[in-house]
Amino acid sequence: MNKIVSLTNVTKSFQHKTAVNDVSFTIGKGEVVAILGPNGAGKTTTISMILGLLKPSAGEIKLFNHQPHEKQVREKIGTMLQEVSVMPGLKVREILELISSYYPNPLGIQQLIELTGLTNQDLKTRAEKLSGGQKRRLSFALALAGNPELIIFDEPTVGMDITSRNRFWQTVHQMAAQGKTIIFSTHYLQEADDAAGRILLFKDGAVVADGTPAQIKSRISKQSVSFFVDPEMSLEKLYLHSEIDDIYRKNNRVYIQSSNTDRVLELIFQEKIGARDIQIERGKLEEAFEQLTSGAKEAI
Ligand SMILES: Nc1ncnc2c1ncn2[C@@H]1O[C@H](COP(=O)(O)OP(=O)(O)OP(=O)(O)O)[C@@H](O)[C@H]1O
Repeated sequence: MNKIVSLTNVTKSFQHKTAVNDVSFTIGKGEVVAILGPNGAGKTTTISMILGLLKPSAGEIKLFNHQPHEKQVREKIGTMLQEVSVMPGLKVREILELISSYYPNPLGIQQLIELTGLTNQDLKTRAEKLSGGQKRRLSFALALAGNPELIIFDEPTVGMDITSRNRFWQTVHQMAAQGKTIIFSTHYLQEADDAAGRILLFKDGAVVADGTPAQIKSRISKQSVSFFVDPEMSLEKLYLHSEIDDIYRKNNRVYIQSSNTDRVLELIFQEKIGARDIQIERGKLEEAFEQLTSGAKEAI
């Protein structure tokens, strides 16, 4: 794998708080990765360390096999952070030209307009007169100005309306198709599922799951096989199988919880318990995610 980002045993402690605790992962070229987690999970702290804005208390971060703050690395990175700060007094075109001039291989202004939804009219506007949405588009254009290989967004869609959001993700996918590596943080499972090829699920400063959206979803939502069975039938032999997490009866049906429902079906037939009207159900994903991220520890 062509490694673009690697974190090895990275910890960040503030005076009384360990915000990120012994985190390790590697991101390869062309990946679109969501850092997903609730408030305070350590997403912004991790992103700030990747960008070289915060120094880890322990562990090592490498970007393109170099330290994050080195100039040759900075030239390859574009970023849009939560706080949008623009330079007052300058017009949008002047800001874009200024920032583009710092990079060896910048995109043209016209390309930035097409990618971000800024308009020719916006280019003539002074930064302090921009609306919130226009500021966000400018900030997006600044992230892309240097034609970066690695693009990092911290909660990029907060405050965006649906049209801007759709346009934003469309551009991100266009960038990914060109082989750019993209990392973004989000609170929303749905957003991570829609936009990312890989999710790093953060909780309490640690990565609690790392996989494709499908893998993460199947891990956090419980699946069950349910069926009718003769009330006299003993289900004890099913308990002997480690793939089965729980068995309970509700409204005359038996429910078997497991992350491997295919195996449960095999066992039901193998043990000849006479199951009728078999159904497979998947728990509500958003509920499972809420439960996971609101402090209940049992889901993962
Ligand atoms: N400069 C700081 N000093 C002290 N504690 C901090 C500092 N920055 C972050 N923290 C704490 O570290 C933890 C992780 O914060 P962080 O901002 O990384 O989380 P987050 O996942 O980005 O949350 P959010 O979604 O709310 O932005 C939080 O408990 C936060 O209060």
